[in-house]
Amino acid sequence: MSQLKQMSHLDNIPSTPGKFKMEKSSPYINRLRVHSSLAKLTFWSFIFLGVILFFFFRSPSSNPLPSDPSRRSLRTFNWGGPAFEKRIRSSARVRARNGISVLVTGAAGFVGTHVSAALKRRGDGVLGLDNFNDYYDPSLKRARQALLERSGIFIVEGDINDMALLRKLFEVVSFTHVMHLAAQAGVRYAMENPSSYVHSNIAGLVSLLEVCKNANPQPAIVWASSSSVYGLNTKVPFSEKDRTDQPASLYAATKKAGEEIAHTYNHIYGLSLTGLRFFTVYGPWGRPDMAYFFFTRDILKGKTIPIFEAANHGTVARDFTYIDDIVKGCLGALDTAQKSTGSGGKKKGPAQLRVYNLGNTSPVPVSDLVSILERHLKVKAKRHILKLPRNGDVPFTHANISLAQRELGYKPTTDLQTGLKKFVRWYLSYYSGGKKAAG
Ligand SMILES: O=C(O)[C@H]1O[C@H](OP(=O)(O)OP(=O)(O)OC[C@H]2O[C@@H](n3ccc(=O)[nH]c3=O)[C@H](O)[C@@H]2O)[C@H](O)[C@@H](O)[C@@H]1O
Repeated sequence: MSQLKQMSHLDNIPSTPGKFKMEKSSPYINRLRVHSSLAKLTFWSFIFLGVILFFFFRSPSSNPLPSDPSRRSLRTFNWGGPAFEKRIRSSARVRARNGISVLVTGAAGFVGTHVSAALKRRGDGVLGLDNFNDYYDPSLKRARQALLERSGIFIVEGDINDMALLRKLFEVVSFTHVMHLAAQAGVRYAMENPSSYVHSNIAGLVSLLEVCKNANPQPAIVWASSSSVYGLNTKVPFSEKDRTDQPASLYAATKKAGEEIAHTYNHIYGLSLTGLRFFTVYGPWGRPDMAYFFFTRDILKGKTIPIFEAANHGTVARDFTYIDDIVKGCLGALDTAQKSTGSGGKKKGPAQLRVYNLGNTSPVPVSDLVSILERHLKVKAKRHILKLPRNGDVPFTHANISLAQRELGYKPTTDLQTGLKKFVRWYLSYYSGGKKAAG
């Protein structure tokens, strides 16, 4: 009823003041009334407009993130303005001759931090992007961010689903490459929070590729797939030619979907795309959700650690790969990536589409990993042997890396013994209060 009244009131407002019809009462009084209601309307319109503009400029991010239950921390990010753009430009500035300018997504993550630092050391331009979610202790991500900041790398705080932000970054810097490492990682967590995998690994990947395909020039993209795409494949070692249509976890399925999505964007838009299948990456500044990391923590605390075994007391093994080797593989992929062929959303010719295994080629049983940790920590582990749960885990992984060796010059040099020694040294230094110094 009141709405109807309001609407009828609005109907009486003249579109052109001079054409307003006056009835009954004196023309002078009527004119006064008209003028005073016009003044009121103008006044309130200005107030309304002012409020809208205030909120618009206060929060330049038009972050369109849906109210998605998969998001662990519902946050909006503030970005924009001249100071923000200046920081972006300075971080992405190329200092070496023939250097590249790279947008690294997931830069506060484990692999992202190491790759960003390595690029910067070579004189490449690096801009980071990370949403600092709380899948694991965000203070570790903040410590990695502080580390990168010291070498002049700025990490923009935002989500890969925020296309307006991505477009802004490409508007300010013509990135030659994108190193896409932002993802929802972890094999077992996918049963707890499936939608977070769809949100980051599928929707996020598509938003990023949408912005990249419209960019002019289009960047070349190198991104993190996973050894888990081999799923229930039993042929060893795993070669890129083997089947990858039997994922054992939703995590693996989203990474496999990513590889198919990459094919589509390469095919339709001429984007140069390289997927890297990482094999259980470990090392300093690593991920606390991974077994080697929380085994270390729990061995030191005297807590029992669950060690999985396969059916009939079979061994569970992983092709553990040291972070420095992975970084070399990532740089090799960036350096051999050809340019995308399209521009502004239009394909101009066929573009490069690649997938590589980045592993260590020597699987180690998980029980041996624990023995190595015991030696380095000088503490005996309390082992509890359990049957491999049916929650997405696979019994073993083993990479055939000959393709990466041939085409990327990839050659891992760190064995598990040496790599874990470096990890333990970092771990003890970082968690014994030397957080800032741990390098
Ligand atoms: O290679 C990969 O693509 C994947 O490697 C790891 O996945 P995963 O190999 O399962 O690594 P961890 O969770 O650290 O497990 C390592 C080994 O320890 C075993 N494990 C794990 C947890 C546990 O409580 N006990 C245990 O024995 C697992 O079965 C596995 O064999 C990462 O977590 C994934 O994000 C990554 O994509």
